[in-house]
Amino acid sequence: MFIESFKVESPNVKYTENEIHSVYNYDTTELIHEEKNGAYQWVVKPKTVKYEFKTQTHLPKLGVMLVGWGGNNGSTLTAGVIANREGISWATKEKVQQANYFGSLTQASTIRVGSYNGEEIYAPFKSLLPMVDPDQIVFGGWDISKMNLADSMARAKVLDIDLQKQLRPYMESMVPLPGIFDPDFIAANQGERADNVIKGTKNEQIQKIIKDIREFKEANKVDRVVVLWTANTERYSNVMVGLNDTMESLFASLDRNEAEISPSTLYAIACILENVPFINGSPQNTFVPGVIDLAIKRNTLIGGDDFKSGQTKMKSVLVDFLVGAGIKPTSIVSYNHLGNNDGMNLSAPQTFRSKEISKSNVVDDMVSSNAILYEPGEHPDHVVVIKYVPYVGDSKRAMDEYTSEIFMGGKSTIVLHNTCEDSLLAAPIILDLVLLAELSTRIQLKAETEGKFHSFHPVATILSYLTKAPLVPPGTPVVNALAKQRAMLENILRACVGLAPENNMILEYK
Ligand SMILES: NC(=O)c1ccc[n+]([C@@H]2O[C@H](COP(=O)([O-])OP(=O)(O)OC[C@H]3O[C@@H](n4cnc5c(N)ncnc54)[C@H](O)[C@@H]3O)[C@@H](O)[C@H]2O)c1
Ligand SMILES: O=P([O-])([O-])O[C@@H]1[C@@H](O)[C@H](O)[C@@H](O)[C@H](O)[C@@H]1O
Repeated sequence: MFIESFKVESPNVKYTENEIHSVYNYDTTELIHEEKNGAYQWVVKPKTVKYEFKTQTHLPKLGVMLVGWGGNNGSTLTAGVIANREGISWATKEKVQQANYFGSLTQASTIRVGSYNGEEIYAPFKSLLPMVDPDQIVFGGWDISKMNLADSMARAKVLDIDLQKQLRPYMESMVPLPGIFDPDFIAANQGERADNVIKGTKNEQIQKIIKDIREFKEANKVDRVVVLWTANTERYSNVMVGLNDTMESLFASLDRNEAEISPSTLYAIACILENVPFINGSPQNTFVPGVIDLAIKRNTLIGGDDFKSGQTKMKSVLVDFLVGAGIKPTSIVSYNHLGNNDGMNLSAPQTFRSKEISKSNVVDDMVSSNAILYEPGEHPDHVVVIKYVPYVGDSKRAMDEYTSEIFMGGKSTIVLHNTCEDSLLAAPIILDLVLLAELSTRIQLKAETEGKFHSFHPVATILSYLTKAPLVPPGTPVVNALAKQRAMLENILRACVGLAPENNMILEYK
């Protein structure tokens, strides 16, 4: 059964005009490694820590500024939100299609509320806590290409023509602001589209981005802005002591106009200085240590890296299933080809390397979780191949082969083939990233051992379900298994309304 919404009735939850206040007992485990009688042993102690959560329920008018707005993902997301907001339907060769938000966790998935007379009761994920209505988002952003959003949508060749025709009047007046362009960080083949760029030193470029954000906020009367990078994948920046290893060294490098500070890092610095959340949807190391240092000191949300949309999302499910079943993946080969501009940019070795890293590290936590299967330091063979084939456009063709060792020396080979418009997978994920980033800035928490309420750590691990290479605070474990990431997110939001984590025990019926 499905219910549209619910309100929790509990002595531990208080709803006021502008806030939900919850008291939550966090049950966890404390491990102690101690010596007894000359030998070390592990002591496992269940522990309960009382937390309080306070969620502001007043919803801001939200502005989303996309870096790379005119790209396939940016134009497709903008188009999709307008189509949903206006209730647009369009003719396809099969049927009349209605706009929807399929592929969005917040808009199209559900959570289990409980059981009633033996029936499972579900509600929309977005009913857990007040979230911004995506139909009300005001879009803006930057692009090194000056093409308006209607023409960008046509250039992307992602959406049906009948839909594009209906959307054109809404989008042709949307023109990206000039972007920060540095040909040293993306493929040379991107140069021809760079006709809309900000000149000046790196500090001057940062100040221009800050000015753009302020003017966008004022012109659109938005209360909050979230900035998300969906521009081209950059090569990795070199990380060096004295260049970008601390906030101070980063600022000193900017004063010297150091070439090694990338455009994406400049946008991130601008946002952090303006206390605007910044999310990196690409795989490059935008968040060099100096940027993380700055974000922590300024307590501004940063999150990333690299949308988890297709092959890698599947990998973070399949490898978790195999290892969790005691089956040993020994070889993983992920190949895909696509023909969009992202694919063209990734045809350069230095930008491909950024993507290869983010697509390869996703199995590390699952492999290291099972020492029965893997010796220390042992990993499956893991190969990532991406080829640019212009003819297929945004329709990515992915082929994966998983070979595993099974019982008594047996072998199992699983082959997957997946064809999809890459931007139709990524656009709803961008939506979730900005909505959840905005929501998390309205949540304050306090453990019983802490004196006052505080926000989540500025490095937004809460977004990890949506990224290939989750950015985590220094010293924090990286979790890639998709089910664990979703459960973490859902259970934190459940705690904010005083609900127990979904543990799937259903003891009532055992
Ligand atoms: N399924 C997916 O589509 C998917 C999944 C994961 C990650 N990504 C990443 O998302 C990003 C965007 O993907 P896409 O398919 O929209 O690519 P795209 O090439 O269509 O769009 C990127 C846009 O960014 C613009 N741009 C490049 N550098 C810029 C800069 N410095 N400032 C402002 N604009 C700039 C380009 O002109 C282009 O319009 C890529 O990095 C891609 O790797 C995409
Ligand atoms: O999300 P995913 O399918 O693992 O990875 C995708 C790659 O396979 C694709 O080649 C690239 O263009 C996309 O940006 C995305 O990163």
